[in-house]
Amino acid sequence: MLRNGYGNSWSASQLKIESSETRRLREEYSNAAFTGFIGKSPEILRVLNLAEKAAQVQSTVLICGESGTGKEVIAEGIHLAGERALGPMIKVNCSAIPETLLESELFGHEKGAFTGAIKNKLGKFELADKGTIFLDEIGEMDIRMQCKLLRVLQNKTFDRVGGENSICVDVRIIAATNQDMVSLIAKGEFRADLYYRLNVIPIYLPSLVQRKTDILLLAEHFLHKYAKVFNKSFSGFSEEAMRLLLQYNWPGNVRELQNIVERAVVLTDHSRIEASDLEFDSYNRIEKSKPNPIYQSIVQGELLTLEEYEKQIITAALDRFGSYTAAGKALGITHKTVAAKAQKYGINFEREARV
Ligand SMILES: Nc1ncnc2c1ncn2[C@@H]1O[C@H](COP(=O)(O)OP(=O)(O)OP(=O)(O)O)[C@@H](O)[C@H]1O
Repeated sequence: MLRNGYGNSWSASQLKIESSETRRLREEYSNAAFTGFIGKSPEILRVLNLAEKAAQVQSTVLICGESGTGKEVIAEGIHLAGERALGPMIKVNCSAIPETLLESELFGHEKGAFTGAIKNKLGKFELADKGTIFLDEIGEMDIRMQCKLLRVLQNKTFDRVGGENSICVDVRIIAATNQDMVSLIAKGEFRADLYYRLNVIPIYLPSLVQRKTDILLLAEHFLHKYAKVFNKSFSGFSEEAMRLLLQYNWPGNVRELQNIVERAVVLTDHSRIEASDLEFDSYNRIEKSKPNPIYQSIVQGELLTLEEYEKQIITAALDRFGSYTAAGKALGITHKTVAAKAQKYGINFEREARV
């Protein structure tokens, strides 16, 4: 007879059944681990290959990439494809929890440790025992907490807030960030020693525009998904709709694409998604239509008269192109008009040498 950590006793035959059932479940999880992660571009195949390798070991993984690129999906896949799949996966968004609460959130606290600590509380690390802890937005973690996390990585133990005994847990750490960690380190906002401890297996998730070949594949995937959810039926996207999807710059990456397709599925009355059904996020449309500093100065700064803007444009074009003819060609006016405007605005330009 054997006893597990909870004091239950198992006979040898039960253990055998358990282990074959466990093996079956683990295989099932492992086979399904990355199936929801859509993409066939070489960049994504590289990510999947790396993530599958990471799942086979216990090393710490740091997943970097812009918001909405699928960092959390990859972290879940690594957990499910590995030997901890049947254990818990505990997620902590390090930026969403106020600094003062994060320590007790991660490491737990003892009753009476601080005002309001009316009973013992298990921290996320204890809850993740035999499983994985996913530390999202790690770049936002307060610098004092970084020091405490480093200690956990070094010693594999920690103390509950107000606790006296060190606690040892068996947890695999996967961290993620959408920040440029190297520049955070350069600014002194992230500890280099913690970064190196976390960055044992780095996985970089490319933005959607860096893997344009996945856009239509993802769009089709979400179309099927939401058609099923909302019990509708579609024949696909029109040519024009596909062209728009490919042209857009996707600042919100896959999350934004998912939202736009969901919105189109819900709101359209067509049996095919048309360009007019695709409502791009207005915030991003503004970002996109903010082409240059002149736009910014008009929107946010001191407004100049139209003539003053014209003077700046003519001056800049002459500086850039070096002649009335070339500047006029670029601006779509004749060289005579450029010369006249230069004279009108008193722009100092040596006509003779540079017509
Ligand atoms: N390759 C993909 N295939 C299918 N769905 C995806 C893919 N990538 C992302 N998604 C979906 O997009 C949404 C955002 O993904 P996720 O939360 O993993 O991004 P993230 O990089 O962790 O974002 P953030 O940095 O903002 O936390 C989720 O709903 C996820 O299911």
